[in-house]
Amino acid sequence: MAPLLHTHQIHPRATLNRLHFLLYSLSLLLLLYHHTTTPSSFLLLLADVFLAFMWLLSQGFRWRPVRRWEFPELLSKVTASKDFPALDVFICTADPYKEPPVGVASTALSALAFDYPSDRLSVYVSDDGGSDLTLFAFFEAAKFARCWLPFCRENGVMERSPEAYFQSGGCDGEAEEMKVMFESLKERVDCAMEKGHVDLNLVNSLEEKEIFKTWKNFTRKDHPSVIQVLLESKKDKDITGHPLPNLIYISREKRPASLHNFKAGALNTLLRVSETMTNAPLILTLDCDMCSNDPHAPQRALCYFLDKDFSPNLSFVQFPQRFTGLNINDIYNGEFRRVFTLGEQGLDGLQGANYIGTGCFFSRRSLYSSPPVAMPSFDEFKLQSCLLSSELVLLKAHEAASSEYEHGRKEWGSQIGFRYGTLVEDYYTGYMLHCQGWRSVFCNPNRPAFLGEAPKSLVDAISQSKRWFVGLYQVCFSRYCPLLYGCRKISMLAGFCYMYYALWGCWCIPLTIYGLLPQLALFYGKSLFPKASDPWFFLYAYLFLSTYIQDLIEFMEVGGLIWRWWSEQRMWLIKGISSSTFGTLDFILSQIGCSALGFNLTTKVQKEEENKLYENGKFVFSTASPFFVSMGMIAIVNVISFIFGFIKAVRRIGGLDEMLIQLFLSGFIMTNSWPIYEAMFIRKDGGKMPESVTKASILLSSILLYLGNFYFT
Ligand SMILES: O=c1ccn([C@@H]2O[C@H](COP(=O)(O)OP(=O)(O)O[C@H]3O[C@H](CO)[C@@H](O)[C@H](O)[C@H]3O)[C@@H](O)[C@H]2O)c(=O)[nH]1
Ligand SMILES: [Mn+2]
Repeated sequence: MAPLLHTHQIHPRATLNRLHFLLYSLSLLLLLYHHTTTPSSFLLLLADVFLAFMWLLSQGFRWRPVRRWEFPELLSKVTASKDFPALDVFICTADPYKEPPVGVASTALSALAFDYPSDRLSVYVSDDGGSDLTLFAFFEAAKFARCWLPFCRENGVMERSPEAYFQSGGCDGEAEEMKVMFESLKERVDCAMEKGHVDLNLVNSLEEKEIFKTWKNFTRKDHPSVIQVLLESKKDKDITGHPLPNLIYISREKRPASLHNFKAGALNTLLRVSETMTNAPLILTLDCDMCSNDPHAPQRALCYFLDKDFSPNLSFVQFPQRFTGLNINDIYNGEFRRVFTLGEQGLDGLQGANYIGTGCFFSRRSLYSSPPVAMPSFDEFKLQSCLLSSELVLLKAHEAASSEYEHGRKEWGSQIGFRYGTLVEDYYTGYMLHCQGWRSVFCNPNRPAFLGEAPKSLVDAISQSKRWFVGLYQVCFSRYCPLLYGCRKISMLAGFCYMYYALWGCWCIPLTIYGLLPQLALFYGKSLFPKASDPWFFLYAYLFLSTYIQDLIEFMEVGGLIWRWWSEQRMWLIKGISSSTFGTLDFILSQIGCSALGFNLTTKVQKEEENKLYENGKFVFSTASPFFVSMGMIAIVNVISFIFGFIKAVRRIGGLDEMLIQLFLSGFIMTNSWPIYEAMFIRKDGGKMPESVTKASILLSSILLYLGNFYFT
C-alpha cells in the first residue's frame, strides 16, 4: 500500500458556523420584517439588504473549511529524490525602481537553493521593466549562486534568500565571508542603479559587455525580447563541483501597438519560453518579493502531486501569502488573514483554494487543457537534450517571447495559460480552472514556506486594494459572473465565495451609508433605530456583536493577534470608504470609455522616515490623496454629530434611550478614526495629514451637515 502523504480534517469550526448560520439567518429575516413594519429610511434598507447579501455569500467560506497536513518525510517511499518531477520556477518583476533588482535576485537565489535535484530545477525570471539593471543584478547573482548554494546546503540554512538571511542575525566565519560577497554584489548593483544604466566599466566579461552594448533606447513599452541563459545545469558547476540549476532571464518583446496583458501576459510568455527549454511538468509562480523561507516547500507540494488518487484533476497547490517586516499591530492589515488563510481554508473544503498569484505550484498540463481522468505521467515531459543556450533552442524561445506570438492565437489567456481581461489575473485564473473541473489544495504548513512584502504606506495599501476591486468588477460584470456562471459550473457555495470577492468593491455602499446617514440624523436629533428599551434593540445588538465576535474568533483561531484583528477591521472600514469608492468610480469610467485601466505596481521600497513611522505604528498620510479626503470627511462628520447629538440627547427626556444606537455607531467610528484625528490635528511629523486634505475634509463635512438639514427636517 502506498504511504499516506497527506491528510485533512473538516475544521471543527464548521459545526459552530452552521449553528450560527441558522440563528443569524432568522435574525436577518426579522430585521427585514422590521424594516417593512417601521419604514425609516430607504438608504438604510439598501445598506442592510446589501450587508445581508454579502453575509449570505460569505457562508460559502464558512460551510466546510478544511485543514491539511502533509508528510514530506514519507516521499522517499514513493520515489527517489533524483526522480522528482522537474520544476520550473517563474518569477515576475516589472520595475527596477519599485522592485529593487537585488531583492528580485534574492528571491531567485532562494528558489535556486531549493533542496531539489539541480538537473530538475529551473528558475525563469520575467522582467517586464525591460531593464538592464535587473539583468545586471542577475549576472551578479548567477556568480554569487556558485558559493551561496553550497553554503546553504552544507550549513542547513532555512532562509535561503541572502537578503533575508543576512538581515536576520549575526554571522561568523564562513557566513561572514558570504556576507562580504553579497555586500559587494549589492554595491555594484547600487552603483548601476544610481547611474540609471549599466556602465560598461562595471562589467568584466566580454560577453556581458556585448549584451549591454545592444541595450540602447530600450523603454519599458518598446524593446525587443532579451533572453539570457545565466546558469545552465548541464555545464555550470558550483565551487564544490556540484551541478547548478538553470537560471534564465527573459524580458519579453514589447511594442506600443500590441497588448501586453500585464502579469498574466508575462506568465504566459514564461510558460511558452520554458516549454521550449525545460518544459517541466510542475511550475511554481512567485512574485519578485516572495522569497522561499523553507527549502523543502516543493516536497510538500509533491505530497499532493504524487498521490495517485488525488493527482488526476489536481491543478495547483497554493501556499498562503505570508509577510515579513510587518509592524507589531500590522496597522495596514498587510497580513490579509481573512483572504489568504480563512478564505483559502473555506474554498479548499469546496472545490479547492483560490490562486492568489504567488507561492503556487501548478501542474503544467492544467494550464493547457481540461482535467484528464488518469494519473498524469510526469515522464511525458521529456527534458531537452541540447543545451539551453544553443542557437536552435534560443531561436524558438525568442519566437515564444515575441509580442506578435499571440496574434491569431486567441486561445492564450482564454483557454490556455493565465487568463486575461482583468487586473486580478490570479483570482480569475483560479476561478476559471475550477470552472473547467480542475481542483486545488491549500497547503498551510506551520513554518511559512514563502515570505513577501506587504505595502508599508497607507496610500500603497489603499491603491493596491483599489486595483483588486477594479479587477474583481471586471470579472463580476463579464459573462463569467460567479453568481450566474460559477454557481452552475462549480457549486453553489463555491460560486458564492467567488461572488463575494467579485463584489468586494461594493463595500462602499453600506459603509458610506452607515458612516454618514445615522450621524447626520443624530446631528439633527432624528432617531433612525429602535430605542434601547425596545425589544428590537436586541436584534441590532445581536447582529452587531455576533458578527464581530465570530470574526474575532476566526481570526485568532488561525493565529492572528487581537490588535491585528482590530487593524484588520479598521482597514476594512478605511478601504470601504476610500479604495472601494474610487475603485467603483474608476471601473464605471472605464466602462463608459473615459479612462483606461492599468496595473499600478505596489512599490517595495520605502523612504527612511516613513519606515520609522510604520515601525512605530503611526499611519503615514503625507500625500494629498483624494482617498484621505473621503476618510477625513467621514471622521469629521462623526465627531461633530456625536458631540451635538450627545448634547441634544441628554437635554431631552428619553433622548439617550432613543439615540443609543446612533451614538454608539459614531463612537465606534470615532474610535476607529483616531489615527485620522491625530494626523489632522495633533501630529507634527512627516506622516501627518497634508493641510489641504484637512481643509477639504472640513469643507466637505460642513456641506454635508448643512445638506442634512433638508433631509431630516
Ligand atoms: O505588468 C506587470 C505587472 C506586474 N507584474 C508583477 O506582478 C507581481 C505582483 O505585483 P504587485 O505590484 O506586487 O501587486 P500586489 O497587489 O502586491 O500583488 C497581488 O495581486 C496581484 C493581482 O493584482 C497578483 O498578481 C499578485 O500575485 C498578488 O500578490 C510583481 O512581481 C510584478 O513584478 C508583472 O510582471 N508585469
Ligand atoms: Mn506584491
